[in-house]
Amino acid sequence: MSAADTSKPVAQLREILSLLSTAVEKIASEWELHSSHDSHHGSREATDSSVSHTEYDAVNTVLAAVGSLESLVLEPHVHLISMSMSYTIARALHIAAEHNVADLLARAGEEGLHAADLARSTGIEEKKLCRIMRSLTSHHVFQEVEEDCFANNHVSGVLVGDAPFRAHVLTKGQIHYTASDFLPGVLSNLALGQSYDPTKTAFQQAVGTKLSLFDWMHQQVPASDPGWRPLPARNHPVDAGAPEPSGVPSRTSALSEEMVPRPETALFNLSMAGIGRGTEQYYMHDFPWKTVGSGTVVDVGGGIGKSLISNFLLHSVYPELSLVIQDRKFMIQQARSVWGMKYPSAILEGKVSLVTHDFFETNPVRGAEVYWLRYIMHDWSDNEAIAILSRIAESMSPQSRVLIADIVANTTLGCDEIRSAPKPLLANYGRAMGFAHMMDLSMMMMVNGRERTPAEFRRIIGAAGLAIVKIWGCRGPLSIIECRLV
Ligand SMILES: C[S@@+](CC[C@H](N)C(=O)[O-])C[C@H]1O[C@@H](n2cnc3c(N)ncnc32)[C@H](O)[C@@H]1O
Repeated sequence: MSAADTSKPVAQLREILSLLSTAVEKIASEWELHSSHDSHHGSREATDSSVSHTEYDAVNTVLAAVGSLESLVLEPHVHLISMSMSYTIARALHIAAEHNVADLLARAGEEGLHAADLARSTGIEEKKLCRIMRSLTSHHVFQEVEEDCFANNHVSGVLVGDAPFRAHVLTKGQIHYTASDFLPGVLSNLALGQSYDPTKTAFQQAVGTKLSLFDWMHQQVPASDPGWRPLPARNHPVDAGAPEPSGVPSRTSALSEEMVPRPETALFNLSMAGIGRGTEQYYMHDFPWKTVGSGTVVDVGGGIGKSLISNFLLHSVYPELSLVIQDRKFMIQQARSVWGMKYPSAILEGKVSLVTHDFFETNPVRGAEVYWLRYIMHDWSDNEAIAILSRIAESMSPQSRVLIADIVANTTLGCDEIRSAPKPLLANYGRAMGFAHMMDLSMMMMVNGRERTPAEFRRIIGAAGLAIVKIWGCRGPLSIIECRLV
């Protein structure tokens, strides 16, 4: 339909509705199947494949169809105005998470809490809080059980008592959110906009530092440091003469005070444990881990090792595997205290080792069965990503595999390696790709990293002397790219 074409695409509307209705029927059948199975065998376990491949595909079709329908039926100005203001909803969610509203409501039970009670607990003025809550309720987060009285629903309920998941919501509402304010200025600045250097992003502008995100996170600060607070937004990016990094200790404070990791780093680590909620279990089922046998899995840049790795151990799905978690010095120090407190036997029995390692150096573990990289490649531009893979390749044996767990992006026209959505949906399932695009832009703002298409992965993997064996599509936003030495 050209811009001047006023005829309505009736046939397209009906085609999409038909795809939607078929997908919804598939989901309903899967749910019926599960509920009869559950009544015979008890409720499904977290590690079980509770969402089947059929249901997962159908959900993507529903999202793609709903997005297409919205674009067809909404008047275009209304569509764009709504998009341009959607940041307000992200902000409302952030406020609710910051004040732990879901936990407050959980304590009140099904009857919920009146806005006046919520206002007393959160310190936010009652009528304003009520508007924040209602905006979220209209987006199906929380429910209004009586006028001005709110309770959790099946969506907000997942925030209850889950500190890692709440941390994930909070990190997105803090530095990431503020960095997005600086992106327009960075992109139109000739020097910064053309750069893929991790020290030349909107993040530096937002925080007032010359350091890359990860160097900043690895800084030690005085114990009294209250953490980052937003700087006033500037219209023009700061150039090479940037202000002194905030939060960097002065010589006097460094001499007199205990130095600790940044408060933001602890929140970031917690959030990395929460980011995979709801989908992480599928990375255990959708790759044939049994073929790894009793080998060693090296979690390269594993943070504090609370992701897939802890699932392996806690649920004992593959108890015969042993794990080496590698990261930079201060991350490993934090990992030691977490594992020492929560899973001391895993360390004592040698099932898990925590090792300081810079992944721009040759990997010290030679010939491991698996080198696992979750959310690592997307943090880096191509040159750095190739360097990281090359340093691993130097230590691999012919049996070793690199498993890259990252988003595999797709264009709206599709590509050979990824199954396209049925027409007239966008080939990449449109709205179902929403998370991938949000992550991609977030990486642009924070680290000059990127999400990659299969062709883009092939290029960097090939340049590191590796070849893709298979891209394992998983029931979640990440795929597992299996690579071996060429
Ligand atoms: C996005 S996090 C991913 C953490 C973990 N893989 C996960 O999925 O939860 C990126 C990790 O890379 C680590 N990292 C950054 N630069 C590094 C380097 N040069 N050597 C080793 N690790 C590094 C960070 O400390 C951080 O833990």
